[in-house]
Amino acid sequence: MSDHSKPTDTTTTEPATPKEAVAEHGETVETTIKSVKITKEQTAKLQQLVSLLPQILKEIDNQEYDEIFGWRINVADKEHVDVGVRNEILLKFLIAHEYDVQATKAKLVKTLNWRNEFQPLSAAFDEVFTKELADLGVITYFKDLDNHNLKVATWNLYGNLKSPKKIFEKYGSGAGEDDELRPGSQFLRWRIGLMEKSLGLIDFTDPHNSKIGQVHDYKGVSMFKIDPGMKAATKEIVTIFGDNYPELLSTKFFVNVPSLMGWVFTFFKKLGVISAATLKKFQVMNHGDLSPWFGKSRLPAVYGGDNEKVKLIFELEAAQSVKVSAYGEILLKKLGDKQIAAVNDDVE
Ligand code: HEM
Repeated sequence: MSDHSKPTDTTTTEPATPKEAVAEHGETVETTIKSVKITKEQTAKLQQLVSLLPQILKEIDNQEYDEIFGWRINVADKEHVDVGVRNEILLKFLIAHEYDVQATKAKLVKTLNWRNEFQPLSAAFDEVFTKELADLGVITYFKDLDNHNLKVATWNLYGNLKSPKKIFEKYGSGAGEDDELRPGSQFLRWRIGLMEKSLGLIDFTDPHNSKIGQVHDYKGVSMFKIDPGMKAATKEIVTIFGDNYPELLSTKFFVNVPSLMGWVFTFFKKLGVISAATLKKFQVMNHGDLSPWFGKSRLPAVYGGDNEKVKLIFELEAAQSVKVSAYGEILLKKLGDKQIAAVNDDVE
């Protein structure tokens, strides 16, 4: 792990030699990868990608913004770079692009630019959302669950929405014009914030906890057509996840899907923004029994469990235990200082 107590330096441009970039404390790319087994060829590709980091960082819009999922993505000799985690994150992008190094390089530039613009860490750790939005999502963390990469899961209780059309109209259409510094709708920012928070609970180097599960509970949902606002908002979210959160999903469960609403699944498939690899991770069911995956003892009865101490999934909420990473905090502070400076400029 990196030494978070050292002061940050903000210069990111000087190139490191490929050798420096791949070996720190005697570790090579190969020895740093713990989450999955990779072949010699794949290791070589990762090595190439690591050696391209100085170039990637030169190409991004803001050279001070070199963070992904709270971890500094920079060369090994920079402060706060955890080489092991950094390589695992780079590997996820590489796998998503079938080990095409140039395609991955281009994608990393895009993701770093998106993060610099969207500020997902601010959505997760600084911004406060209405109860209406907060009531739609839960993060669970079952420390002792070693199967299926489901220790961490986000639960979206979209069935709780009284009027989906309304929430997408209210929060889901267009950018947040009220606050130029925060792009995207409140719904989108809340959803991305939930995702980022959940990533704070995974360990990128742990084969059993380097991905998250996701549950969409559609209990009580009834809908005959998808209104344009909802279509636009869901398409946007699905695209953002596909582009910027690669290899992070273990399984996505769609539970309590009313039998008459199977057509919605077809609708999402036809949107054309969900990759074949992601589709394979989907489990659609017309009931809510998740005990085969999570185990009965962990779940409330509504999800097929026998944990009598818990009635609602909200009672298992683990979000409060997620803290922003040390490097994320440094970047958030910089963002806050910039915002204060911008406000001061406006006042003057
Ligand atoms: C009121 C009804 C519904 C609402 C409000 C709703 C909401 C959403 C939202 C906001 C997303 C964006 C992705 C995310 O948040 O993770 C999404 C994705 C999705 N929903 Fe629904 N949904 C509804 C009904 C359904 C039904 C009945 C199905 C049928 C299985 C369904 C299947 C899907 C699929 C397949 C995705 C794509 C997931 C992904 O790519 O990760 N939805 N939905």
